[in-house]
Amino acid sequence: MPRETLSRDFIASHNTADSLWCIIDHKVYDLTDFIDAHPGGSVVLEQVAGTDATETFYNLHRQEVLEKYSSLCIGVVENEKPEVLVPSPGQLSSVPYAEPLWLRPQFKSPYFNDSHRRLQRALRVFVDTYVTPEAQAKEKDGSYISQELTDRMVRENMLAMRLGPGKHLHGKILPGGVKGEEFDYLHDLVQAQEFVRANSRGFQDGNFSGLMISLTAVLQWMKNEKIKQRVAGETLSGKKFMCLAITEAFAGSDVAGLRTTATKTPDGKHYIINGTKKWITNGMWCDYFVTGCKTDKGFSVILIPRSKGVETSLIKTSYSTAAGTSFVEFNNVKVPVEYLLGEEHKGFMVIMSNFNHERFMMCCGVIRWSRTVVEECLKWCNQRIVFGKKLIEQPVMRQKLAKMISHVEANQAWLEQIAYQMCSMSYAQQSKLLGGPIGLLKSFSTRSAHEIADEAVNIFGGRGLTQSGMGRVVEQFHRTYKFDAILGGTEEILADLGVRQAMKAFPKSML
Ligand code: HEM
Repeated sequence: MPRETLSRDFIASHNTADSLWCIIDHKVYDLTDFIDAHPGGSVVLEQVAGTDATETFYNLHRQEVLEKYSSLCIGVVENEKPEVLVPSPGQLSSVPYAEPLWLRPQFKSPYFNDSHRRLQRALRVFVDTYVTPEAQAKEKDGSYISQELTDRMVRENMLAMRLGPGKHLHGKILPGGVKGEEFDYLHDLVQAQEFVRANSRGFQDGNFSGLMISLTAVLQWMKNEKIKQRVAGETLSGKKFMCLAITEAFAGSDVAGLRTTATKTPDGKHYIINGTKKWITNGMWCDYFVTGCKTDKGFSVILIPRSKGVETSLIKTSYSTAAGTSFVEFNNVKVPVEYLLGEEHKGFMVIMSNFNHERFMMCCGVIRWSRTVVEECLKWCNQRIVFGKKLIEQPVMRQKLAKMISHVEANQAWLEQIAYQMCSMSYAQQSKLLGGPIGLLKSFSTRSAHEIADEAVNIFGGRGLTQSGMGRVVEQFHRTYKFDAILGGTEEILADLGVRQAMKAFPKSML
């Protein structure tokens, strides 16, 4: 905290390398001992010694730099007050379009009630306080989510919450005092979008995305109640970890082309699993693999515990290894037949029933990420000075921003509408009526992400290609938005699904 009140004249006299002060946002910084450590070099600091460097500083640095180096601040300018807003944990952003409409105080929403708002407020504080600092660090060093954060989320019933609405939440109290029974798909949208604000795409998937898309299948399809309860207990308490293992080097979206085999032993008591899986998120540390296998008359889904013959190795992708993306090999792995999910040879139903929620979550995520990028661009255009004026004063920049804002607002509106419909439908109705619209929204929102990432890098220039500093969020988005375009079904497959599903209900109608 600033200690002294200093006059501008007195500050101006500290204008040499031996005593180098400057003013940033009405606060005084003593940079004398920092000159040699400054990543931007000593020359630039000497050029601003004794002056007000506010404009120059914000042209090149994020606000967080000042927070990190707050110990350099020695006082405030006499009779002046800092103006820059520094958000505290849990706060909403006051930058236009930085929050969805329903969170802006001036607007109303037909969808969100007090319970959704309580959940949002509690999660914002939780994510800002506990998730973001760890996420940022792990995204950088590529290490996996800590047991400490896992345990913290378990205590708040957050792992269970992230599976979406259902019986598994009954009797549980969720953040904001929300009862598990009242948790619906609008709550689900809220939680997905709040977690994404940690701005760490690899860690985001490392944070139990494997469990989110696989335990649901176990809860819905595992016939053996004893195994189901045990596995659910172990995984929801953060003691064991689970992932979904469908994709192979041989087949991605073409589930019918899978080559991993499950052959029954002659006594009919076990399956012997052989094959490989590729791009398995969280696979590196998982104890259970919900695995798509070829059985003699079709396709089946089997829960495979990590045991003899299961090997995982790390795949380096364009986002952080914090996601634990893995290549999995099953080499004569013996699994009791009780670990089958659903009916033998009818595994498509098991997989398909999971897809809608997974895709819905991905829409929530990529739309929220896109909004953050819009916020970054708005802030940058408002503070960056080139050719003697702010970027925002250039009409070409405003055109770009208008396009980006429109994509985000349109997608969020469609997303909320779909979430609202999901709230009043059974899972079967959702699959029948919303599988297509969710596919179209996912496909369109990643096309929007493509446009937004492209424009954002053009706005940030070289900084949009730099992993630290002003453009680091934009750089990461541009490098990683494709994960949402590929995972859970590619844009083309999902766009096609959307139209094919519409044609199924086509009336005998002519032009
Ligand atoms: C409290 C004062 C300051 C601190 C703590 C500070 C810290 C930093 C840090 C951490 C970076 C690395 C880039 C980043 O991660 O954002 C940086 C870069 C830089 N800084 Fe500073 N800085 C300060 C003041 C200034 C001032 C007053 C100027 C200009 C006169 C300046 C000019 C630069 C330049 C040119 C770079 C390289 C920027 C780039 O590559 O885009 N710094 N500074």
